[in-house]
Amino acid sequence: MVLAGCAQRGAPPQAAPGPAPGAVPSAPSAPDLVPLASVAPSIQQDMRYHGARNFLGRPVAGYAAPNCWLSRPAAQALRAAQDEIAPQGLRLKVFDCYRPQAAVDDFVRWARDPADQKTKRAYYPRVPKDELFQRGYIAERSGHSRGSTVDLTLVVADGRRASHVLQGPLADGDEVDMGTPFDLFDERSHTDYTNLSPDVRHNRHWLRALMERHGWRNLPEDWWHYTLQGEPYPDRYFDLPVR
Ligand SMILES: C[C@@H](N)C(=O)N[C@H](C)C(=O)O
Ligand SMILES: [Zn+2]
Repeated sequence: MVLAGCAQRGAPPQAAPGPAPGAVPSAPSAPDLVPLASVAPSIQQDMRYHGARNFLGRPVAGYAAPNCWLSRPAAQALRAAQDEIAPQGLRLKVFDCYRPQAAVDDFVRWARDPADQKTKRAYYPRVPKDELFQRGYIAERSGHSRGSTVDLTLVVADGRRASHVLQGPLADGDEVDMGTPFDLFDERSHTDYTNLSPDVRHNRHWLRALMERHGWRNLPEDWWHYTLQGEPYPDRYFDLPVR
């Protein structure tokens, strides 16, 4: 597993050998996660939990580097989506990928501290902090920790070409208008929320259709959150740091 030990960005994954027939059961093997940059270098990475531009307002535990790691099939499925949209003047941008359990535990500790409300206005203006988990905006057992879930949006590479498939302002280099920022924990971020402009609804549904064509399933509470169907580690929650 590439995240363990002396993993380097772009290093090939180290698949652990399977047990010999009749062998005594041993600890579960490490996951085969790969750096997205080695599979799909044109996908932008803005790894929010490595820095302070996130709902905790500080770096999150477990993110030692600002890198996206995913299971190999997830990285390849994302690459396929990127390859489809490149001729349309669009790029994917990921905000989070594999998330160690230590980071999830950091989210839980943060949510249990009512004194810390410094990011409320920007990230959860209408939801009490202690309800973010029960309302489905954050998970105590997150698909991200299984290595095949991503948070992402679309970025305009060429507004003229992008205008054939998307709607609203499409300035080169900008994120496509999805109606809310990433990680706004609010009803307005529900993918199918109806009280949004037709442009935003079109863009969200276009992103979802794109992702579904490449095997991803959206979380209805978060327009940006997608999990690969048929993910390779459906029952495992990993806790190796992001390097
Ligand atoms: C925290 C947010 N970006 C997210 O990923 N939420 C889902 C529900 C999760 O934590 O798995
Ligand atoms: Zn997510």
